[in-house]
Amino acid sequence: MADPIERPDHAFPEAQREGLYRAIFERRDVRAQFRSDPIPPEVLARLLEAAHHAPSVGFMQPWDFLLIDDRAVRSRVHAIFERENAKAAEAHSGERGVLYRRLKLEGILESPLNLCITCDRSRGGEHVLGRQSIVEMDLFSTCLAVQNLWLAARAEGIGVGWVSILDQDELAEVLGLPESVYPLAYLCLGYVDEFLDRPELARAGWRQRLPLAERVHGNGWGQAADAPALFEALSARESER
Ligand SMILES: Cc1cc2c(cc1C)N(C[C@H](O)[C@H](O)[C@H](O)COP(=O)(O)O)c1[nH]c(=O)[nH]c(=O)c1N2
Repeated sequence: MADPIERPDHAFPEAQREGLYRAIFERRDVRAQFRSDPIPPEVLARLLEAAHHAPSVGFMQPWDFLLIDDRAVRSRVHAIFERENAKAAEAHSGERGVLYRRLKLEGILESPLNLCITCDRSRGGEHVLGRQSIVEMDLFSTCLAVQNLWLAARAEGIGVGWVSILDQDELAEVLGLPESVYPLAYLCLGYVDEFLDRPELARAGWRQRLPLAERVHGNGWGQAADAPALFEALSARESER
């Protein structure tokens, strides 16, 4: 095997790399502590542009961005959340049920802006390059747009919360979506008082981050990977966090 490259030609300078990883590790799902300050148009433009530069199957770019600041529309979406969340809560009994009901799982009315990122399943026609065998590739592409926006927002000091406790048909109706358009991500955006150092669900004792080394396999599911140096590096990184 060739020696590892010390400084790859096209790597970003260290400070820029650090910035990117910082956005990745310090991004949080935000549901509370939104400030009411509006997001300036030029900042929102940067976030949308970041989303629009996501990779997409066959360069399909199946997304659209619905900016929802109208109180009446948001109240209707919030009512959908309340109904769906009451149903979801019933799935958990005992202590788990008590904990579930304590969790804050949306910021629809408190955040200054709601944004629905949709996926037009018909964009690009019937034969989108790379989507012939796996038709869900348009949905996966749109998720990448969401993640781009989420990371860019963190770098801008803007919190984003994804609300999925919603009936998608009712949501599509409230937003007047055409038949082929799927409401993929309903997001709450705004400046925040703080970004938590750990996921809210971890802090609340709902679920913890899984040890990464246990999730790395060899040449087949459940097979040990013959990569001692990788595992050493993983455990060194894990103990740093
Ligand atoms: C597709 C999808 C859907 C949802 C979420 C995320 C994603 C990716 N998350 C946020 C989720 O709970 C959170 O990402 C994890 O708990 C990890 O926390 P951080 O995002 O690292 O803060 C989320 N959170 C919430 O409070 N209500 C929700 O309905 C949802 N729905």
